[in-house]
Amino acid sequence: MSKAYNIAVLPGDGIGQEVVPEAVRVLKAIADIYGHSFQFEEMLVGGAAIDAYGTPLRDEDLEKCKQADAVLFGANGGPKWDNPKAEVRPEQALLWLRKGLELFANLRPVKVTDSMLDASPLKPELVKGVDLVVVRELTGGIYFGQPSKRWEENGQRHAVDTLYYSEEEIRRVVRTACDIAMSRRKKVTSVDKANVLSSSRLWREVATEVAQEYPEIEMEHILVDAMTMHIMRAPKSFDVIVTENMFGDILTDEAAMLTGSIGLLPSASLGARVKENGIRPGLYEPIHGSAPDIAGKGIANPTATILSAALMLRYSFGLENEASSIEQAVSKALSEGKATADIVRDGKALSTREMTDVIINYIYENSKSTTGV
Ligand SMILES: NC(=O)C1=CN([C@@H]2O[C@H](COP(=O)(O)OP(=O)(O)OC[C@H]3O[C@@H](n4cnc5c(N)ncnc54)[C@H](O)[C@@H]3O)[C@@H](O)[C@H]2O)C=CC1
Ligand SMILES: CC(C)CC(=O)C(=O)O
Ligand SMILES: [Mg+2]
Repeated sequence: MSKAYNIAVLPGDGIGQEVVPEAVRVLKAIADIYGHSFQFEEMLVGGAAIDAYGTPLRDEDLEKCKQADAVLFGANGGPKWDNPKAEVRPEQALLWLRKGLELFANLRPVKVTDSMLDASPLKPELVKGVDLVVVRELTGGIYFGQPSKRWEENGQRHAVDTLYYSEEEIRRVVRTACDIAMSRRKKVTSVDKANVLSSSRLWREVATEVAQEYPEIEMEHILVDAMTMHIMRAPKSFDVIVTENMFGDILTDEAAMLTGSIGLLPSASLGARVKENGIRPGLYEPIHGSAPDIAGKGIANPTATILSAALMLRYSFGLENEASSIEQAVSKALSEGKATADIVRDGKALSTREMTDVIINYIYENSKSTTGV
């Protein structure tokens, strides 16, 4: 029997407000086809919440997200709130959510299907078949370390951020990466800056210890500066990449270019909690930001957010067939040249809504031919 699922919906700012409603439409189609009940509760976060409430995330909304079975998030930020001295910033909403929900592992799969080969600016033979997952530590590192502040002294402006990790924070995320690798090609690349940073030397030491718990796994260590090169030079040589918060943030925007657009990369953020009903709550979001340069035009690529909804079905709800049906529909749309402006090569660029319509149509078509529902 189908369960009911409570999904907190947080579009946020800029194109977040355009792509999240499209992913919700896809989830409604899935509910219709498979007979699930998805209850959506929408909340303001980021700049929209600063404007409405004076804070990027209200305590009561964080509490609702904690109670939800999953959170679907768009993006935060934009020029309107870009004041270097501001005490509240839209992006804090996302940091508070990740920390508050204890979601320490951010999974960013990068899979180049044949249907994406036209979109990638790289040579097809280089990217064809790329299938890697970046496991980014999400609740520690330089985005959270204290002190993080600015001050003035002797007529000079100063600022400091702190890169701190405990061994347990490193151990749990490296274990997550190894667990994922066990069901894949059993290779883990740990990325750090151990030639300079103490926190990275601890990272490498703990990662090496964790690898000993997984004798079947081959673990390699690569310095982050060289990694930016290797990921473009030989992307197919990677299976699971595990790294600290900021390195993972940067490497995955770079890795987006293997597929051709940042508008194609989804993410799932998970922690250790599993609810009594078997649901593993998570936060699902595209890896991109609020894209102020295209916001309000109806041209943003909704695919990353739609694929994030698929990850929600897979990781939080265990609905594998439903997740796959979304992924297959996306793949079919791309292979038939259906594309938004960021990836279109020949032919007409579809709007955000038109792209979603195509994906939804393929989901319905596929359900008739494969499941008979
Ligand atoms: N998760 C989040 O909420 C994030 C928020 N941000 C915030 O977003 C704002 C803009 O940051 P940027 O550095 O410009 O990064 P961005 O990811 O928003 O945009 C980078 C470039 O990619 C394009 N792009 C992004 N998503 C796209 C999509 N779905 N379809 C088509 N093109 C897309 C944009 O038009 C832009 O040219 C800033 O305020 C930043 O702090 C940035 C990254 C993550
Ligand atoms: C806090 C976010 C704005 C950081 C980011 O760029 C991301 O998580 O991808
Ligand atoms: Mg980022």
